[in-house]
Amino acid sequence: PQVSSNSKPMHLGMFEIGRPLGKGKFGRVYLAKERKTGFVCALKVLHKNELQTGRVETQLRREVEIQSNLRHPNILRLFGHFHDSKRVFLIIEFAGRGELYKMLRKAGSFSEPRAASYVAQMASALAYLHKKHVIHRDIKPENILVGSHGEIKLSDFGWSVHAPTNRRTTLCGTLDYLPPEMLRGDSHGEKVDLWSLGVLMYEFLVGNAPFEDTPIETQKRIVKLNFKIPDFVSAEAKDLITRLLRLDPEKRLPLDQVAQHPWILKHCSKPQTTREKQRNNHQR
Ligand SMILES: CC(C)n1nc(-c2ccc(NC(=O)/C=C/C(=O)c3ccc(F)c(C(F)(F)F)c3)cc2)c2c(N)ncnc21
Repeated sequence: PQVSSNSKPMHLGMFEIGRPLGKGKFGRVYLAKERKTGFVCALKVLHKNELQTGRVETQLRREVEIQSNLRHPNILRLFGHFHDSKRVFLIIEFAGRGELYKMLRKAGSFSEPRAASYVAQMASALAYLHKKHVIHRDIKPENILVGSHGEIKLSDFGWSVHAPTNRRTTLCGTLDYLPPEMLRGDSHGEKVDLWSLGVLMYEFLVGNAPFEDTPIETQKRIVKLNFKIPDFVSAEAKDLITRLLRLDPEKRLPLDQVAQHPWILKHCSKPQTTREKQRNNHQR
């Protein structure tokens, strides 16, 4: 479904505004429906006086341009944006089941099959982004939403940049997911997302991040790789986490090998057809 944007400039009157979905970063988000097509989306409203307008316009144009050619089932789409005198409006794909981190807090931690399914979907989304030389750089539960079929949707590309860069993000928010090379301010590439995927997997299974501590302590623990994986985590899961949480970015398990890791295959192998089963049995 395509929001009718390319033809003429969009404006608020084109949308019927529904219930508030909550407060995103910088602004409120509403359920919305495009009147002409009935297309349901999320509408994020940003107040210009809260943004340094000059840069945002260019940033937004660039984001929409980056994202307009990102098509992946696990990547939330930013369809377009428009503005009036006081506000900027973002038209975003609606994620029917909301925020993953709220599910994680409610559940405490996820079962291994559920965590493996999410890690596999993340690996698929990140492989797609890296192929397009986009690094996300802000992988954490707060930036993952859940679609209406339970599939995860990686979001908030407002902060992604083209690889490689050493532009430091404002370290607002949690340090838990920052890889050592970003803490040191070294130049960094796509492998930063591999580190964060390891932190994410740990948090799915354990319920808290591996280096969670006071900000100072967290930084010390990250650069010393000081973390423990509880015994209730299976050996295969432990193996994958330790292959992602490596200080040397080059030693982190590449995404295609993440997708083929025994822990992922054990929980995510799509059901084999009887034909495939017969073939495998004959080969054995
Ligand atoms: C509240 C609830 C939980 N919620 N929130 C969403 C939601 C999902 C994604 C976004 N995305 C963005 O904000 C993206 C921003 C930018 O790429 C950007 C780029 C450059 C800029 F300068 C800027 C700028 F902000 F600086 F302008 C931004 C926003 C809200 C959501 C949803 N889609 N479906 C269901 N529920 C949902």
